Amino acid sequence: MKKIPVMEIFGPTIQGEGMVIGQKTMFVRTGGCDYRCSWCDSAFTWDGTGKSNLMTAEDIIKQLKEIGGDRFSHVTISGGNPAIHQGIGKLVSSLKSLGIKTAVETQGSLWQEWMMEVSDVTISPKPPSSKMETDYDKLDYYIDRLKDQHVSLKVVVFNEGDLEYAKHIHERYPEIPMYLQVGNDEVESVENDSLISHLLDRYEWLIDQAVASETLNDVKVLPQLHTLVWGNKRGV
Ligand SMILES: C[S@@+](CC[C@H](N)C(=O)[O-])C[C@H]1O[C@@H](n2cnc3c(N)ncnc32)[C@H](O)[C@@H]1O
Ligand SMILES: Nc1nc2[nH]cc(C(=O)O)c2c(=O)[nH]1
Ligand code: SF4
Ligand SMILES: [Mg+2]
Repeated sequence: MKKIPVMEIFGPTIQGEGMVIGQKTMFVRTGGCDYRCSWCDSAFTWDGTGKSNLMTAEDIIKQLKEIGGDRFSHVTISGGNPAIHQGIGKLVSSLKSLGIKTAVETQGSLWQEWMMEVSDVTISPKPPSSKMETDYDKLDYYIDRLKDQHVSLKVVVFNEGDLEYAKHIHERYPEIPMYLQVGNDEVESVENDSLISHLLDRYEWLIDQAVASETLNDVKVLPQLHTLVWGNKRGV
């Protein structure tokens, strides 16, 4: 059986972002990413500072049950980029056969057939502030394969350049539900009060931008809810 490098398994908690925000869920965070976003809030998954365990789908399900007991019916797979790992297909199909729904968070740069079996797919292409380049051939393919599934686009916005990018993405894929997410530019902060007040200011700025735009009419504007509740704490 193909093994998957797992950085952390935690929950139940709530999905703090995007299309199923508020959903009670477990998290499986895989190691490794083909990107290096300048502001990545999970850089420990790829910069060598974190430690992973190689696990089979069976091992992961066992640990999900050890931690979450019978208190979950939804599992979110994030990373890093989970789409690096072929072995996640077995995890998704095994969870499905147990009646447990899955979600995945990916930037849409690498395709895996198992994406088709995931209940909620969030694709988060990266704006200019990340310093990453979007491969539109790859992204077009993703959207084309997933357009009839429960899929969404989520662009993190830090500045005006990112907002222009978000508009461009929304215009290119008008049928796909579009989310704008507040960028956290203080991922190292442990001062929760000042962090939260800063992120709420950034949220207000992002709302103002969407409200003023004629392109961004059918969008949802969200903060990272988990950061407003727990700050930059890991494993929540
Ligand atoms: C850590 S990434 C892992 C999944 C995948 N690599 C991706 O980027 O979509 C999970 C989500 O967090 C978002 N994210 C990462 N760093 C962030 C930050 N500093 N502020 C806001 N969102 C961030 C990403 O855009 C993505 O939507
Ligand atoms: N509660 C909570 N919601 C999240 N949504 C996306 C997350 C991620 O890091 O991928 C995340 C996370 O780490 N925690
Ligand atoms: S793609 Fe996701 S995990 Fe990879 S560096 Fe960017 S935000 Fe971090
Ligand atoms: Mg996160």
